Amino acid sequence: MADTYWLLSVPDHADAGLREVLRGIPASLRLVFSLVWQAGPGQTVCVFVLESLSAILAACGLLSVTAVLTALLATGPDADRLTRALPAIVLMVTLLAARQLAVFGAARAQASLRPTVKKVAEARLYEVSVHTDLAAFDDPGFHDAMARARDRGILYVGMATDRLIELVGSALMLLGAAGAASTLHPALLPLLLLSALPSAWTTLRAARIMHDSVQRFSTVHRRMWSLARLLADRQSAPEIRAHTAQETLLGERQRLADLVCQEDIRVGRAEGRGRLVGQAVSGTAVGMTYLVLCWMLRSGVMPLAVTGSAVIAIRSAQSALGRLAVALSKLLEQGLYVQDYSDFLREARSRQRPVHPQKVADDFDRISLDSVTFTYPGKEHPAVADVSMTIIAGQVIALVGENGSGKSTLAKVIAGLYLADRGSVCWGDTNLAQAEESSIYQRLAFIMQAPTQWPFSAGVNITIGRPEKEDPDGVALHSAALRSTADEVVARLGNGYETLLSKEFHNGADLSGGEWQRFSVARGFYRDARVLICDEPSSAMDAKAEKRVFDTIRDLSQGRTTVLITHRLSGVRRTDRIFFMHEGRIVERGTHAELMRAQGRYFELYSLQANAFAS
Ligand SMILES: Nc1ncnc2c1ncn2[C@@H]1O[C@H](COP(=O)(O)OP(=O)(O)OP(=O)(O)O)[C@@H](O)[C@H]1O
Repeated sequence: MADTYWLLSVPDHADAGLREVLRGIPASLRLVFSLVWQAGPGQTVCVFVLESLSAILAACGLLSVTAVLTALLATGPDADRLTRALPAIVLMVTLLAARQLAVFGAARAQASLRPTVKKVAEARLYEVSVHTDLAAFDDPGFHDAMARARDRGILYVGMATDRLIELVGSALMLLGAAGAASTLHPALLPLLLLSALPSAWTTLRAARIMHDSVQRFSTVHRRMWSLARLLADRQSAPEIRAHTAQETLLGERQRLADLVCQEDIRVGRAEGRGRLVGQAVSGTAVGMTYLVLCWMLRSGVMPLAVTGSAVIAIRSAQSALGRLAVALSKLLEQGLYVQDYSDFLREARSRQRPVHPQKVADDFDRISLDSVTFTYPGKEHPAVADVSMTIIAGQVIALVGENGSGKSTLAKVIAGLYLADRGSVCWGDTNLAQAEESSIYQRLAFIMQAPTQWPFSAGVNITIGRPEKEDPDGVALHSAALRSTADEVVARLGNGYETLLSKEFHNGADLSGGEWQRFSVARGFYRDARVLICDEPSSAMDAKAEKRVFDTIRDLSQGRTTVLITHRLSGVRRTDRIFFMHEGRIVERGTHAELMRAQGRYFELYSLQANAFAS
């Protein structure tokens, strides 16, 4: 396999430097905070109040140590010193106990916040995705962005929540310790910084190394995940075996795993070297700090009790700064994925259609297309070019033509799923480009060429398009099943309409291609909409089922507009009008008799099929 052909899809931020990522951190923090707030305003306030309280109590605890030491180090008999120190000891213990309670409370609130944040982030992602314009789903860049946001972004949003709380908690602790230290003696503040900064620098340097590695390897990781998905996926399992593709896939995954492993070793070693240097510098700085403290003690600048408290304050500040640096470094790494998530939300929202107030009327009398052209994103040639046509309500029209001639695309344009780049599609007087989206889809039933196999029960597979429909005795459900011949499939299922149609779950049933198609047709019939589009509804069906479906389409045509796409030309003979497509254009139109008389492309294709049967 070629080494780098897939590296063409390096994510945008792969070229971003550390500074740019640092600049993006406030945006990530804002996003995480907004998710945290949405997940639970009460819990968020609780966490931050308790974290602040814990920092204040810790600072007070540090200051109370001086009082204890002063009493203990005073002159006089031991028993007297102990008695005098007792109130300060009680105060110190009370403060420490109260702090532990605050820490416990904050941890409890945080524990329930994190899963809720993940839930909210997931809901936001899927809400935005399902309302994105369909055309976005034809753009590989959009898929890439969605995969990054879904597979890693959500996970890291959850983790970044913890980091955000840690960051705030350790910053407050640091402030508290620094405040306590400077209250003890103003000279302690620079000493504290001197002793703590080297370890903070070491941690940030390690984060930078890790961040660079994550950036450079993000495409390799995505490639590995996509291969891992293929290796474990039910859909690809038969083909992997039948085409003996195991070695190719395993080999490619292994090659990437080796690259990742080598990189991880390199990063680990670089971090180790950095840590060694940092600890050496840090140790020297701490030594110098204690030397300065000794000098201050000896020269009488600082009493012994204050020096003791200062040592504890410096230790606390060091540990808070260390945790702050770790939280920040993790945020650097996790922020990258949070940005992926946030970028995707922004992009998906920008690809949603604008909201229009005008609704499609229920009683429109025709669908008219005027010079409609549609080109898929990234494609040079239009899939539908300069198409004009009118479909009168109550008619059944057929779109026919060779593979790739643009039938399915035109059907989706007629349905308003794709908006025309040029020209207009009107249902009655309403131009779909200016219509409220849901008012279009409420009046549409679309039997897809490759229908979705919903992992629900057989009944839900039929009613999913109109769950709100009142059908207490199941009359509509049974009628749709009967007309599509799905009833024959249901009769063979163990639990009838209650049978789960998914082999990936316990007690689930799997269906053949033709059986799935019967459910898809039943779904379209059950939806009972003003516009019915059937895109090759019977391509996998046996002849008997196909005949029943075509008859039903004809029977149901009263009061609705029906578009039928099929390669079985015997099924289009009885339609009201046939449109023959070639390279995105309508090149012939008329009734079956008219087109046969014209002896054009339709005649040629029809005769080919008819002769094949005759012979
Ligand atoms: N999602 C897509 N993104 C990019 N190009 C597409 C997409 N779907 C279809 N095309 C291209 O648009 C053209 C028309 O495809 P369309 O599916 O509309 O043809 P069709 O007439 O329905 O074909 P068939 O009879 O095989 O179903 C083809 O060249 C196809 O490759």
